[in-house]
Amino acid sequence: MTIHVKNNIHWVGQRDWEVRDFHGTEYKTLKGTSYNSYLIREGKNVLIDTVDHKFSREFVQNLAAVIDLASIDYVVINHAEEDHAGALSELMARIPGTPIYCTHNAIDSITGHHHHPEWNFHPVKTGDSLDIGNGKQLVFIETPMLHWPDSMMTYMTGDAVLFSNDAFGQHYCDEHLFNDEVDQTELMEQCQRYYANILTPFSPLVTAKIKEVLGFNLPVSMVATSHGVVWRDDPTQIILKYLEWADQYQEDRITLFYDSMSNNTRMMADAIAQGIHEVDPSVAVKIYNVSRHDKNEILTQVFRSKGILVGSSTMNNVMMPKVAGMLEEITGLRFRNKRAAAFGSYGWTGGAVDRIQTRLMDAGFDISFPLKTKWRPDGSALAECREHGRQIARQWALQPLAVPRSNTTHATAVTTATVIATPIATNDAIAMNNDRGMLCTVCQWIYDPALGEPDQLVAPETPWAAVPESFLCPGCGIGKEVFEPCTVGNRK
Ligand SMILES: Cc1cc2nc3c(=O)[nH]c(=O)nc-3n(C[C@H](O)[C@H](O)[C@H](O)COP(=O)(O)O)c2cc1C
Repeated sequence: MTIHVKNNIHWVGQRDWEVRDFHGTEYKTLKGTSYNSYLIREGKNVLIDTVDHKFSREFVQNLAAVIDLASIDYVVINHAEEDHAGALSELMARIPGTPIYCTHNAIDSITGHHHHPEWNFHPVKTGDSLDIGNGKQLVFIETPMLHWPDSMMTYMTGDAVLFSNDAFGQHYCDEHLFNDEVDQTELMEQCQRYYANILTPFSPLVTAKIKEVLGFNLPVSMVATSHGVVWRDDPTQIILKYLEWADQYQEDRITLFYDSMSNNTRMMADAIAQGIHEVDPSVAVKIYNVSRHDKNEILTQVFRSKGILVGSSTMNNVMMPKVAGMLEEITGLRFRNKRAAAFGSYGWTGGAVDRIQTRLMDAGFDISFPLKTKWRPDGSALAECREHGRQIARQWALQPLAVPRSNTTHATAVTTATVIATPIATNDAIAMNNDRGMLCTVCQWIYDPALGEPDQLVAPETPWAAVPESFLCPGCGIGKEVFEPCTVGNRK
């Protein structure tokens, strides 16, 4: 089956109505997804991306029904993940010598998955082009870490189609291919869910890359993604949305999530939310039990919120495990410019609330005062919870964060296994210490002035300010702009 996209471009992908889990079980694809592959038939025949590995046989059979496989001149792989390049082994078994155009990094990841180093790879860099006849060219644009080191986009001149791969996509399945043909509310919900859960950590790169691409002044008539719809009606709308979402996005919204063994912490959550609503009826407030609710929906709500309240009772001196898991996810997503506070019920010594506060601080949130209640809250404890909600509402409404975090020297405490953490008590201490280490917000590599970086010819004791602007992160190859001060100084 094929769908006509534009002129000599056809969709030859695969719909997947029934998939419900992605990246293991990390991402719930409640609306299914599609794997978009495109066949261009100009002077040269070009295949852009393939489909998920589980559809390899159907994909190659369908493709062979459309075109003599031997007449495919070039294969372009924008990204090596198995949902896009998964059918390569099946395809290349039929056309082994066909040139594969991809980034230099993709040779590593394609070979790492398919184990065919003998394939005819042609590595490309940003600005490289490939003549496909009839006066048209494919121009390649590397997009490292959006969302793998190997990622790139391909732009087709003449037709002005941007094959954007994962960027601007969404896990959404519909018999229609184009954005103007589907339910707009569903579509934008899935776009936002996709951005919040997958792209948030890379927001600084999203902004920089979009500005770079816009700087080329290329006309864009369509954005042909690798999941979900092809944007043909006002295709720049999704590009502008990405710029908005990448800019420390938030709405007038507060999200509470918690876990609870016997509903005591839940009673607190309800009362706190009532207090918030009393003071500020215009703020959107939503409550989620992490044990019962779709995790990706909660993370999307966190993405949309100006602040979050995280609750857990104490169990064996620590917080409940699902709350800990959520905090780990939130740390990885590197939200910025948001407030947070912990709450929870306990029986004797407690412990969960303090741990949550620390974890929220480590995750880069601006912390407000916590609230603890002993055992099941009675009338006066519930009144205290409502008053807590009122105070939170007042503080978060009247005292917006003055300066976006990305513009301050306020560091994020890093707790990955590869670094040795040095706790820092106050923002002032962080400011004084900000030459100690610099964290790559994309791949977590740490620049430690004490060690320098011999590979990059930066001598030990070189402060970050003196590191050349041409410095590239050895972890992901991206420049100084994605580094933030961090509270650690030693790389193992
Ligand atoms: C298995 C279990 C372990 C607990 N461990 C602790 C603990 O280490 N420290 C503490 O202060 N309370 C502890 N408690 C008491 C609970 O924190 C307390 O009952 C709380 O009110 C429960 O709130 P919830 O209904 O929101 O879960 C424990 C309770 C249970 C059932």
